[in-house]
Amino acid sequence: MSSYLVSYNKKMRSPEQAVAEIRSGDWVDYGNFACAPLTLDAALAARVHELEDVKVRAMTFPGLAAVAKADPSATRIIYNNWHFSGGDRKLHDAGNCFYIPFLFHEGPGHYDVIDSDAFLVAVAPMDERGYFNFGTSNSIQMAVARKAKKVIVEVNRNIPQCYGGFNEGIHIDDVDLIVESDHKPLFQLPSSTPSEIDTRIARLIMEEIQDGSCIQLGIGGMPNAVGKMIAESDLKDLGVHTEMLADSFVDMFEAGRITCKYTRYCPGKMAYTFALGSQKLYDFLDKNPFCASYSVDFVNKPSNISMNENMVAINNAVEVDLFGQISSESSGPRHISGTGGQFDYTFGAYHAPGGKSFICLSSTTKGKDGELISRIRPTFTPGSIITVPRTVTHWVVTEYGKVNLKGKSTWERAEALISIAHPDFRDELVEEAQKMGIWRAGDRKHKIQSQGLLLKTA
Ligand SMILES: CC(=O)SCCNC(=O)CCNC(=O)[C@H](O)C(C)(C)COP(=O)(O)OP(=O)(O)OC[C@H]1O[C@@H](n2cnc3c(N)ncnc32)[C@H](O)[C@@H]1OP(=O)(O)O
Ligand SMILES: CCCC(=O)O
Repeated sequence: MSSYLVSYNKKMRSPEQAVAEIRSGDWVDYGNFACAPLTLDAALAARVHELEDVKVRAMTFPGLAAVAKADPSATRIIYNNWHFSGGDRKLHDAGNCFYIPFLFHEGPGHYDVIDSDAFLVAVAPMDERGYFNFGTSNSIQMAVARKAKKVIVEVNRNIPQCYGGFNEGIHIDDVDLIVESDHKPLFQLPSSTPSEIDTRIARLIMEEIQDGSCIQLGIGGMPNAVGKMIAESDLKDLGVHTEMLADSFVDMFEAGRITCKYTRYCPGKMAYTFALGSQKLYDFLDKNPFCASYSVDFVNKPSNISMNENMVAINNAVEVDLFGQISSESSGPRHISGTGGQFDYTFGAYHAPGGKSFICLSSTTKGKDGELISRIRPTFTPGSIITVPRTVTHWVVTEYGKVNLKGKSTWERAEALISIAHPDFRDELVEEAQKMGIWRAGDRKHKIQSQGLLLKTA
């Protein structure tokens, strides 16, 4: 028996024995995204009545965290989160999930200054050299593991072995306790069919992508639509430098669009920090030397992103105001998701030679009573969080067109953004812009036409 197996057997515990190490007052970190520690979470939740003031930090938990469900009033276990999943959003709506603001690329560095008593994480089975692979979630995990006083892994043989890059796994010498999970299949994102609006937006972005461009796609239906369209195009030699690897990257690869031949920074590899999608994606990643996962301080660092020529970043937003500020993570004070890597890629891509960053959104959404609401707003609802400041915004795209805000004055921005608003809201937006002093002064009455730019003297 190898010395690693001897050590494995010594460190092996039941889930209940492992979480008995958690004490009242502890800060407990959870593995990120699909590698959240579901077995240990359930075991910790079962201890809710004997613990006090335990603080958990998770990131995009797949489903509803058992510790939060077990303590709906958040009095004994306080559940915090770096980036909300749909389940985290529900918990936040119910009052027992708290968001932690951060720029994703700064996440690992935050552990230089914050405490962690325990790190609970789902990992792939140990390999013959004693390494547990972090699978689909490289992210901030190595920084947490280095800081935590105890590292407890739960082994799940459905987690793919994802090659690095670096910081893609942890050695048994750095692990305190090991638990065998019940080996559930990894969480899968429901597949979405692009809407007609997604497709119109995707077409506008396709005009800006060229052979050899390096692609980042954000989370949500719209970036996925662009990925699908790229797969069906005749673009060649695309590169990949992205925070999240999603199913559409597999489609693009299988269609022969991706070679990473011209990627400057991680040549010949699809570089990413976490993956979330369907089993097709997880199978694609397993022991695939064409893919390299890196910790997020590397992949999302804006100066690294900007090393790639013709970098194209495509991300989704909730609302944009007439100043060009982007709100992508809340609606008023209702927290929806997080800043994640949106700022990192919007800033980094613009600074790449030939780089472009696109913030996409449908021009309208529907309110509770089914009424149409413009997503291009004069100002945000009080409490809405700004994810990208106006100084950093580059291109904004709706189904009515795309506008580049760089170098534009306040009135030019208002004109440009109103030109891509839904036609039913344009007059109202002009009136608001006038009141706000970001419309051209004078006695002429400006009218926005429904197609193209823009101003017509009445
Ligand atoms: C991994 C990477 O993405 S890389 C870097 C990018 N990171 C980011 O862009 C982070 C910020 N962006 C995001 O989180 C997402 O892109 C979003 C939230 C903007 C859009 O994501 P989608 O999955 O397409 O959003 P979806 O339409 O499902 O809406 C999510 C929630 O927001 C709510 N929402 C969306 N738009 C609005 C709006 N204009 N007003 C009010 N609520 C809204 C929806 O109602 C939904 O809430 P629910 O689940 O309670 O019904
Ligand atoms: C925390 C990362 C998720 C995102 O950027 O959207």
